[in-house]
Amino acid sequence: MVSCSKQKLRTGDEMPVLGLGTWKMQNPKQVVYQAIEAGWRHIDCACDYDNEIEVGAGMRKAIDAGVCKREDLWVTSKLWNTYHAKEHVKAACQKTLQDLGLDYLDLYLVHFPIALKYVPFEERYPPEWTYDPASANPKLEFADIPLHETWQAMEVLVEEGLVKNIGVCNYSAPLVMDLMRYARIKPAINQIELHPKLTQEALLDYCGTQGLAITGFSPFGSGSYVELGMDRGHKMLEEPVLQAIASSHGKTTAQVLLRWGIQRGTSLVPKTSNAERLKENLNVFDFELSEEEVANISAMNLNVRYNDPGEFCKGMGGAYPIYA
Ligand SMILES: NC(=O)C1=CN([C@@H]2O[C@H](COP(=O)(O)OP(=O)(O)OC[C@H]3O[C@@H](n4cnc5c(N)ncnc54)[C@H](OP(=O)(O)O)[C@@H]3O)[C@@H](O)[C@H]2O)C=CC1
Ligand SMILES: O=C1CO[C@H](CO)[C@@H](O)[C@@H]1O
Repeated sequence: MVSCSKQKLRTGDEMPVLGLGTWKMQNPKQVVYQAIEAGWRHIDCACDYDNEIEVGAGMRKAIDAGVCKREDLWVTSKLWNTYHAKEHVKAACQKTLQDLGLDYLDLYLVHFPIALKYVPFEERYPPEWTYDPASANPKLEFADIPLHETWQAMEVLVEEGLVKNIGVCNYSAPLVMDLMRYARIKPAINQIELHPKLTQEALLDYCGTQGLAITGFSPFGSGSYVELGMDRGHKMLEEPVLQAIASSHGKTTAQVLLRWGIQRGTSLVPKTSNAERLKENLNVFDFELSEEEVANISAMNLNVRYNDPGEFCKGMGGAYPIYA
């Protein structure tokens, strides 16, 4: 039985393997408070989710109520694409800290390996993808900022004590290879899309050889994206292979998906705004999938990706699909 619920990072820090996703969360203050009461200790945030003030208020409420202490929580946030320049990275991190009501982050991630033109906070926050969203024909505007410049500024955040760990999201193997060459402080995490339709074994193996732990986002493979009209024609939580395995263990398909990810050695950041599902998604440490079950789930792979910025920006000057 795999009972370990922490993922060891290269810094020696241990991150709870299940983190609560907050993208598109309804009633974040209440849900985050309920989550912490239910036992969640890792919250996955981002400036881009436009809710860090409410998420922070939920954490504060739990701390003030004595449910947990700040040091019991693992809080991750992400640097948005418009703040990649060395002179903007620290201010972006400080803004996130202020919004969350914290004086340090456990983990700060570069959200995408894509630099976009700077938008000042007072003009628009968060700036999201397009430079001119109010115009008739909104466009992506890229910025000439190399990733190593951004990483050097991320390293300074560790040295100044604003963040304990730094990492990346949505990095392919060649980008990780490059990063490992120039990083003085090596990345602790690569947070990538992972579910049975996108198993990314080669990337997992490669990051493993470099001491990079992996967090899987969108572990249920749909939900938020389907709400955005990005239907890939399958309903992950209703897949017959998963349903059969779930019923043989007396578990739900969501719990099987989380268990599959944990047994592959990754942490995961499932999102729910629902009080019952907060408990359901945490209740995955009392059963184990067999090697055959893990393999059968992995065999569902179709290399189907939801989080392709090119698709989000289709018709907005974005190349589609960026990751193909
Ligand atoms: N680094 C990056 O670029 C990215 C990071 N992320 C992170 O990953 C998190 C999770 O990914 P996300 O794309 O939101 O999607 P998920 O795969 O976590 O799916 C969320 C959907 O599943 C539903 N759901 C949750 N639990 C259950 C359950 N037990 N049974 C049935 N349905 C359930 C939710 O609905 P309901 O709320 O009603 O329960 C929602 O519709 C994000 O919130 C974000 O923190 C996501 C995308 C990109
Ligand atoms: O993490 C996230 C989920 O995906 C979205 C689209 O790429 C991002 O904008 C968001 O920040």
